[in-house]
Amino acid sequence: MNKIVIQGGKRINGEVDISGAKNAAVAILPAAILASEGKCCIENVPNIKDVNCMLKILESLGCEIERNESTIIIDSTNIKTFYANIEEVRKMRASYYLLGSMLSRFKECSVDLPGGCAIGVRPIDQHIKGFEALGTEVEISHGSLKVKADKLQGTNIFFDVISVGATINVMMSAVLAEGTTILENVAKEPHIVDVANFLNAMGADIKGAGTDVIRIKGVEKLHGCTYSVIPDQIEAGTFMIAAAACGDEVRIKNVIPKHLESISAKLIEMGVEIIEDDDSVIVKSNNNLKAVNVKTLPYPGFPTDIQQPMSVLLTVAEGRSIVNESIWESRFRHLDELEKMGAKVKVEGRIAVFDGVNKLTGAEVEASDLRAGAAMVIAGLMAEGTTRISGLEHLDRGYPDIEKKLSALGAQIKRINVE
Ligand SMILES: CC(=O)N[C@H]1[C@@H](OP(=O)(O)OP(=O)(O)OC[C@H]2O[C@@H](n3ccc(=O)[nH]c3=O)[C@H](O)[C@@H]2O)O[C@H](CO)[C@@H](O)[C@@H]1O
Ligand SMILES: C=C(OP(=O)(O)O)C(=O)O
Repeated sequence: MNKIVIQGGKRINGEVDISGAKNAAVAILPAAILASEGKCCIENVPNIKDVNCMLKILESLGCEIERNESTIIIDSTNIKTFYANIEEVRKMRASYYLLGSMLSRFKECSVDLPGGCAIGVRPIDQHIKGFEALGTEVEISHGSLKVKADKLQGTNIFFDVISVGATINVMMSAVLAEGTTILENVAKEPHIVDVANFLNAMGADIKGAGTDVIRIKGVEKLHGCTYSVIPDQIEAGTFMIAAAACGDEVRIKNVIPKHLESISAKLIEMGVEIIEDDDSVIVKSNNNLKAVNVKTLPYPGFPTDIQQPMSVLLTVAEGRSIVNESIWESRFRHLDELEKMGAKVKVEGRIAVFDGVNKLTGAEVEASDLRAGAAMVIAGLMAEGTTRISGLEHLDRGYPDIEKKLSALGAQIKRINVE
């Protein structure tokens, strides 16, 4: 088993480069299945476990893949099976995107039900509602979801809840449908726009991504293209919070500052100075953090995926802070671990109340999910003494080279193997 060991209390300074976005890359890679001719050359793909899983799944379907650092070339012309049922499918959330892309291209597929972070019930009824509205028969049996359509017919779909996954999946399944599909009450996250831009670069006709309504005119076929994944909003936010926690001045490079606005605004409210450039943000902390309230919301609101890292800052902010997690019902498992480090927190349902303490102290903690892992790392950086973090299989799903990036900023962090 591997653990991260952090000697806390060191200041971090300097510059860090943000990688491509996990949640965009894990949708764009399966979207490459839609190219019936030509190869997709996808740049700025992060080197994380979820990407490696997705590439294994695509290879198991018959895609030919070349990888050169952060560039991945996918040739989907000779896909040999529509059945995605290797264990990697069940290890990640985004394997559900294989449904939309294979349904779209082949009108048939079977995909094992996805895994992903255990942060609450994660239904996919809105994905299914969208597929059915386009004329698909959907059946769940033996842990797999099978979809089949004679033809896909464009239609109007109003989603009951705002869902990132359903928006992307149904958008993908409609790009080759006959006629026009109008999706209403859709998610507006930056990765929705990124996937739409990728599909348009492949020859799709999608308008309105990033607004509440997406219009998709079906086209006959899609082709390969070259495309670069957007920077990771959540990785960037995580480094901004680490800098606010224990940095003097940190420049976070290769970001889209617009995507970070809700995070920047909250940090400014806490007393942190944020300077925006074209493609970087500088975070300057005066180590005098004020309590704030946070409510997670769909974009452009405060991202749920940043709630756990952010809550670490609240443990030491002066006064009482309240977090309302409105997206997931059990995304507070990291708080038990923070209590071991001296945090004062009370949880009632989706609300967590923090009374700021002077300092955290290092402890033996476990990451229960991906962003809990990021939260533990930030807590370890801030804490007095040594913190040892297990559960790295979660952290590795979404943070490329996290120890290397933090070490370069001056943190004392290393990964060790313990039997
Ligand atoms: C791979 C990926 O991109 N994962 C992200 C994606 O997850 P994911 O796509 O699973 O999250 P959704 O946006 O779909 O879920 C948002 C809310 O809608 C509900 N819901 C969702 C689908 C559905 O069919 N029915 C339904 O009721 C969920 O229970 C949840 O309360 O968006 C989440 C919300 O920003 C993020 O936390 C995840 O990091
Ligand atoms: C919850 C997350 O991921 P997933 O949906 O892939 O489990 C996340 O990225 O924070």
